[in-house]
Amino acid sequence: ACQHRLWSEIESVVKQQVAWARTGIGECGVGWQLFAEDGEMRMYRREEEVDGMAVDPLKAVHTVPGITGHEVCHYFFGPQYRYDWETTLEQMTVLETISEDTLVFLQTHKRIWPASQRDVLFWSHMRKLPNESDRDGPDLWTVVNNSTHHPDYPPNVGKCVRIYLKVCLLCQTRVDPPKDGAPLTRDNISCKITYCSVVNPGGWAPASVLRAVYKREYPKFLKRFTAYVVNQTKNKPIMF
Ligand SMILES: CCCCCc1ccc(-c2ccc(S(=O)(=O)CCO)cc2)cc1/C=C\c1ccccn1
Repeated sequence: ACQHRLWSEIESVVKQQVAWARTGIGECGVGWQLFAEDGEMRMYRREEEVDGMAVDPLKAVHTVPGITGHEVCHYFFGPQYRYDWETTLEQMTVLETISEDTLVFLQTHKRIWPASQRDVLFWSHMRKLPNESDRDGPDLWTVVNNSTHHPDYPPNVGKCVRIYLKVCLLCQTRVDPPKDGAPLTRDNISCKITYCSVVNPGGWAPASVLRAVYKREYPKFLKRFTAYVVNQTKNKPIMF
């Protein structure tokens, strides 16, 4: 897949998105506001408008015990799981399987009154990253979703308004080995998750409606998705 038409774009977008996800909220610049908090989860956004449309970048950090970064990315990337955790999903199609770690999706999301229904077409790439800060620590894992084009599915032809997004899920596993040298269990692991997204709603949607949707849906999504991964993995061997 190294010669695939998207390969160079994927390389540059993955590097850019991972660097952004690694930037602590304190160094992200001014204007970031904490808008949701739940246990270990902290969600920040910055109010930004493009052509009068709200395209507020979002950054969430969360720490979840008992799962690994590989497991989180596996369930986020896999199309076979998406209907289980993505509550606003109405229709999902894999348009292209570029490689085992790179897919092209077309998704329609449930209409959110009073805005018109949205769809989104994006490539999704999953990758293991070397742990630069701790050589013998567990690797990082990431999934990057980035809007793209497909000749058979031009935007805004049917009833849906095409949205444009860039999403990065960056996961860092933490292992606290048991004192007595006992075998590792899920009690000794946790995952630090950073979720970044920028969504351009495409056609016009009232900023107040968009901001209300994001404020309600994003915390729900991250809580539901991470609970899903905990539930799916609890009786399975740890996937590092
Ligand atoms: C007027 C409403 C406009 C917004 C509609 C909308 C746009 C985009 C998206 C969306 C959000 C996350 C992704 S992903 O992280 O790549 C995972 C794969 O599905 C892809 C799409 C959703 C939704 C609709 C609701 C909504 C908004 C946040 C969070 C959750 N739901």
